Amino acid sequence: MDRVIAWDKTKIEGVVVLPASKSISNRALVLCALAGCPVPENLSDSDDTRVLREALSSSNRLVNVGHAGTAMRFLTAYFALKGGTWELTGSERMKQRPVQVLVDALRNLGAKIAYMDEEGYPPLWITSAPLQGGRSLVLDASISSQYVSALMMIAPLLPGGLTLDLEERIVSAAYIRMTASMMRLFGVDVCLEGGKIVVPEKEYIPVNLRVESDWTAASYFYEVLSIVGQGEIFISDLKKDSLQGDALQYSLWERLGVRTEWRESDILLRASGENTDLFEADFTEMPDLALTFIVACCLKDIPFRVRGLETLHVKECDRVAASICELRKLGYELKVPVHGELCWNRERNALTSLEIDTYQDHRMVMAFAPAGLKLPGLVIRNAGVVSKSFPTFWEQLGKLLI
Ligand SMILES: O=C(O)C1=C[C@@H](OP(=O)(O)O)[C@@H](O)[C@H](O)C1
Ligand SMILES: C=C(OP(=O)(O)O)C(=O)O
Repeated sequence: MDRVIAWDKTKIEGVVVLPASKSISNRALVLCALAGCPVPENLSDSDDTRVLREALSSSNRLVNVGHAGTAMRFLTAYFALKGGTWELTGSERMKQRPVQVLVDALRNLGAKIAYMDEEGYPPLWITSAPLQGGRSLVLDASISSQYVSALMMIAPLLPGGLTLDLEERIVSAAYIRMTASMMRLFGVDVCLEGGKIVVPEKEYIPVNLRVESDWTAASYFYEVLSIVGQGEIFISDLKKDSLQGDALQYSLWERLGVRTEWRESDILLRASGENTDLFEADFTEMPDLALTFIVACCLKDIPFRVRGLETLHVKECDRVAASICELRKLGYELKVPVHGELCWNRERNALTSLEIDTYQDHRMVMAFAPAGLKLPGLVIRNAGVVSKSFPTFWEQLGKLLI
């Protein structure tokens, strides 16, 4: 399904309801399964959460997680701990997303995991073997924090717990902190100090949890207001005091013309008209927001230099290559000054196409959709893939455009 965006006004006003956080939902599902408690309230209705929920109660040994990275990584550790025989697979793209660091760590603990196709990548064949704890593992933390979170969540159930020493550049650390905070809610006192994580042996305690709204999903409405430059958007049920690292995005948007007013449990975004001359930011802690800011800067004609994009190559698509290619269609020439960075110095060429390919990537769809407010007639290809994290994205965006 393609979507054509048509809008010819100058000011945006409206109310948005966000989905529940998929990152919190997926941690909560694993922790509830390990604690033996019912699924939490306000669970995300995203594909990624649905596949994980089904897999956790599956009696079928073939489990296909589709495009869900967290489900793939969390289940690898969960099935290794649980025992039994499992074939864990995913979409074609999932088979190109690395898991070696996690598989090596679990094998070190005694797990029996075999690659069914290419070494280092799903699909995986997991068979029963007792896991040993009381160890200290050194882990390369430069590819994905999901390996670390996956190991942390099973760690209290290993005899003697587990210590992890994170090596190399630590990426997406905010998600590691989210895992630690949620484990603490479930009664396990995780110690995080620099690159060292100590998880004691401990039974999880059952908890009644309500999942927060998704701060990453909020970014697309900040982007809408930033690009339009006039109006206000009310977002219900979103708090500053959040488990999600992406909550900190509000301060970056202040440089792109959007101010956040905090209400008790909602927020109001107001266009401020105050824009920076050059946008610079490091997305190592908030990788999922990079595309949103890159598209916003181009459409606002604000030059930028952004860092911390190394892991974007192994997301649902290669988001660096994809954004360069699709923004070039719209006439924006982006450059890669060094690996992990992208910049735009306002170099423009003629627009060659209004059709945006989205590479089966929900964030490509949602980050490019707001561009249609400046470029009427913009076509977003394969727009339905938003269901990975935000099934009602088009409905919520549509409410702002009438
Ligand atoms: O743990 C999580 O919930 C996530 C961690 C991040 O992945 P990486 O750690 O692979 O960067 C993020 O991009 C992903 O959307 C969700
Ligand atoms: C990278 C993402 O998800 P995952 O790694 O869980 O597939 C994302 O939602 O942008």
